[in-house]
Amino acid sequence: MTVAGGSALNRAQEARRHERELREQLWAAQREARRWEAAGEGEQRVHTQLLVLAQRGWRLLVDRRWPGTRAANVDMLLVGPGGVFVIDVKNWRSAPEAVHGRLTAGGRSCDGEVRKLLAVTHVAEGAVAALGLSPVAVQPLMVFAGHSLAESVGRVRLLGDQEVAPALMAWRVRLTPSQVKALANHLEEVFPAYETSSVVRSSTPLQPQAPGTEALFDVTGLRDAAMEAARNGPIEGWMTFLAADQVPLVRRNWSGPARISGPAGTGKTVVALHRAAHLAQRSTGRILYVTFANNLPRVQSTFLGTMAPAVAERVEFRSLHSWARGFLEERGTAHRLNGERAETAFSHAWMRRGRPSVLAGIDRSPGYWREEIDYVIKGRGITRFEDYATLRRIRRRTNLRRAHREAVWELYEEYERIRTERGVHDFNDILSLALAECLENPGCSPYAAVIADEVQDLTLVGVRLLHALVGDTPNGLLLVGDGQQSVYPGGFRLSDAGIDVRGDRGQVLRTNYRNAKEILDAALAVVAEDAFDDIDGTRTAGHRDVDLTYHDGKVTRAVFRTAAAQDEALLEALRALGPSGWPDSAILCRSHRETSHYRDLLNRSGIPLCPLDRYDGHPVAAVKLGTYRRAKGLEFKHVHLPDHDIRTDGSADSNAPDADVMRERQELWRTQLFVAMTRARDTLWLGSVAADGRR
Ligand SMILES: Nc1ncnc2c1ncn2[C@@H]1O[C@H](COP(=O)(O)OP(=O)(O)OP(=O)(O)O)[C@@H](O)[C@H]1O
Repeated sequence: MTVAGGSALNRAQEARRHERELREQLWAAQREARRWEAAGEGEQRVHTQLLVLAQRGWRLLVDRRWPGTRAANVDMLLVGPGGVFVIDVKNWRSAPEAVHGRLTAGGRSCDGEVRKLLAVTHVAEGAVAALGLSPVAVQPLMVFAGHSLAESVGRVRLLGDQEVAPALMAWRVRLTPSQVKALANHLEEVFPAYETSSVVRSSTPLQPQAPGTEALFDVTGLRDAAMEAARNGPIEGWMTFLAADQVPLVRRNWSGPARISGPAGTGKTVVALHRAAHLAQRSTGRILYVTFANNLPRVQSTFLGTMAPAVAERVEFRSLHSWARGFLEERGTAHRLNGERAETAFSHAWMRRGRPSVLAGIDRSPGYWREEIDYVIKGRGITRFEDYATLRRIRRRTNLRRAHREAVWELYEEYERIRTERGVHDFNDILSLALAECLENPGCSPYAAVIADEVQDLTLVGVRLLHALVGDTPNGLLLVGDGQQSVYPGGFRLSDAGIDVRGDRGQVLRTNYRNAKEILDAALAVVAEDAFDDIDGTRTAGHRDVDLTYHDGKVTRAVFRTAAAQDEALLEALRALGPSGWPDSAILCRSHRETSHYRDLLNRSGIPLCPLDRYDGHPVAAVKLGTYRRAKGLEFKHVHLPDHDIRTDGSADSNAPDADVMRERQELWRTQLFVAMTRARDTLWLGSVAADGRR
């Protein structure tokens, strides 16, 4: 049955539904319009603040299109002395807050907003990387119109509209005016103008504001900030710009552990530091940066703090042993490290088992055998004679037959027995305990990534420990180093640690950015005949081809009749440099005894000195003084190596060891000299004293 008027009713219902839909669309459109109007107003206000900077050499690009997307935009890109800033302007009614490293407003999580800004920052980093700018110089900023705050969420800086300009003015100076211009021009092309911008698009100043308007900039704050910026002064170029071979390594995605090698001075540490900052920027986890030496972490931490302050606190710089001790203590694993008592335990073991054995026929002094236990047996985590009996002893020149190996093993077991009886651990034990702890509780590492610098100085157990912390996760483990600079005996291969860095994950740097040609030639001549086994298993000739970046340099060689004459000439050379040259100068010695001598000499002469043990990377108005080993990883404009040819290899010893031990010591001796010589950028002073005039 058909009801009269039924079709009219249907039509009316249809019309009502349509009306409801239209009304909803209208409300949505009105909401959207209000949101855009409000956003526009906020942007205008922040823009006005930032225009003050435009008159001081900053370039402001407003409302740009994000390449590769159709609708997304970048509110502002700002390029200035402080670097490149990717700015997202927010006009929120609720006050933004940074709570436990997350952005919230009115109790609502705003993680999505942070993620979007980080994504566009990543695009900007890629764009400026083409010009050699390190990612550390690209900073995401979220600016809140109508709110006052100065906080951080991870790498994103959160600032109120009144805080933003003073903060930018106070930012550490990184770029020169011409660099600012070049980068801004480039970004203008990469991020094209966005068609429907609601704010002023050019960097032409707006009409002056009447006094008292909310957009008026706090001039006193600006002046103070400008003075602060001037006090900070420019920092070294390499902290911001990277060479063409360095940028891709800093930003690369590796699917597992990776290794960067290359001869001395090729920028391995520079890349590693920038990569640490880059990884910290991209994750919320901690980054562990490890070396063998105790003094280097302090210096490197200062460098990172200068170049990437926003993430510096998430990069932990530690020497491997101090980190391992802290780790064991944190885990409640007891250890009783006592180097001196362990040394005494070894002396007793040597007297009982070593000296009366066949080992004395090769080398009568216990040092060589202590190294055998430290580096070859315990350093490689060997606990069974069968493994030691057939082991290829990398960088050990003596050919130990079975009887010798049995004697070494007896010595090792005696040492372990006495050490355990006395209840003490040595340095190797600390690493083994930490490794065992790590393997027992896998997956509890607090680190997003681990970087080991000067990895050739670590033992196999040390490298296994670092690997255990992050496993084979993408971008997890980075090993940086150069086998030619191994200043400790023994060695290992990465494959022994189960670490595979084949193909793309093994990268080599080849351009030396540090040494003048004369200096590098002189240093390479020392090790020219010493082919070496690198940790990736490749055998490499001592004289390597290295590309040089040109700069002037000088090598001075001087032979003196007496030690006193050498001392006088050294002081003369330092006086010639004058106080302005001292902060960039170093005296390096082979032994602590020699170091003490030069400390007294400088103290008597009134020339200020800073022991390398106390150097922390901040400029200091003094000549640096330390051993060759302490100078690892560092550099100085002027390096002085008195007595550089004094033999400490036992050749002058009446109990001279056999020829193979001698050969090994001499190689190590040359490597150490090579490392010391390659610390010099511009001048290298090589002193020596005729044999009959020595102290
Ligand atoms: N991008 C760069 N721009 C300018 N200088 C650079 C750059 N990269 C490296 N350098 C210079 O070269 C020096 C050597 O770099 P770095 O210390 O990283 O080399 P390395 O390979 O780790 O050296 P080594 O193995 O001898 O310790 C730096 O201290 C710096 O002076």
